[in-house]
Amino acid sequence: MAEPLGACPPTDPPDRTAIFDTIAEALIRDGHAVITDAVDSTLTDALCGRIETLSGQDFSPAAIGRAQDQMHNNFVRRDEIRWLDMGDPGDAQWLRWADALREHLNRRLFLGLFSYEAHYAHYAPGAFYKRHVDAFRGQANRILTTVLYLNPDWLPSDGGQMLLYPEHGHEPIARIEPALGTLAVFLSEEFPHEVLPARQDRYSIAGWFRVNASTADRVDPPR
Ligand SMILES: O=C(O)CCC(=O)C(=O)O
Ligand SMILES: [Fe+2]
Repeated sequence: MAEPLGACPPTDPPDRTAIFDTIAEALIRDGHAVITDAVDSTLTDALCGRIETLSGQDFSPAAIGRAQDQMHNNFVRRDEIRWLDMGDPGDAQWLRWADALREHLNRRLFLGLFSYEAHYAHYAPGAFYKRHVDAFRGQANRILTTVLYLNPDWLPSDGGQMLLYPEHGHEPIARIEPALGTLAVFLSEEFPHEVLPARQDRYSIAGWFRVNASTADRVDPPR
């Protein structure tokens, strides 16, 4: 069941272009970026408000795998999700922000990012997501992962950190607190990651930029 979030405290409005540049530079340098206060409080307020209007029934248990290969595996992940939809004004604000980032990264890095799909995720106390990668090499689908965290007043003792690993290593290269307004962006194929068990209700929006993998006889499904 999704618990209400409470009010989100205001954060300073950052300059969006400067944030996009910081993300682009970190991606070139490291393949990943972690930005605290990546979005202004108007946007986090809208997204937190949207989550408050969603009830437990609006979320579904998350699956692993894609399309017809999807399955539920309680040992791998225990979050519940809801896909964002352009038809909702709150969801649309985040989808537009992500689209502006997509255009910026395409201009600066020539990534050819074509589309973006995103879901809210709720990790109830005790929920986790074991080490995984979001895309497999050669399948040309998910290129860049984004995770925006929506938890006011999150404490390290609340758990729920995201650990980012090097492709073949077991020592984390980043440990990310899921605090309100923090955004993680990383190359989907290259960085295994996991979500440690949360001790409070933990909310986020996970999203993926994709290239267009459609061919004449196969339309690339959006998720
Ligand atoms: O919420 C996070 O920190 C990461 C979520 C994740 O890895 C995923 O949904 O694939
Ligand atoms: Fe992931």
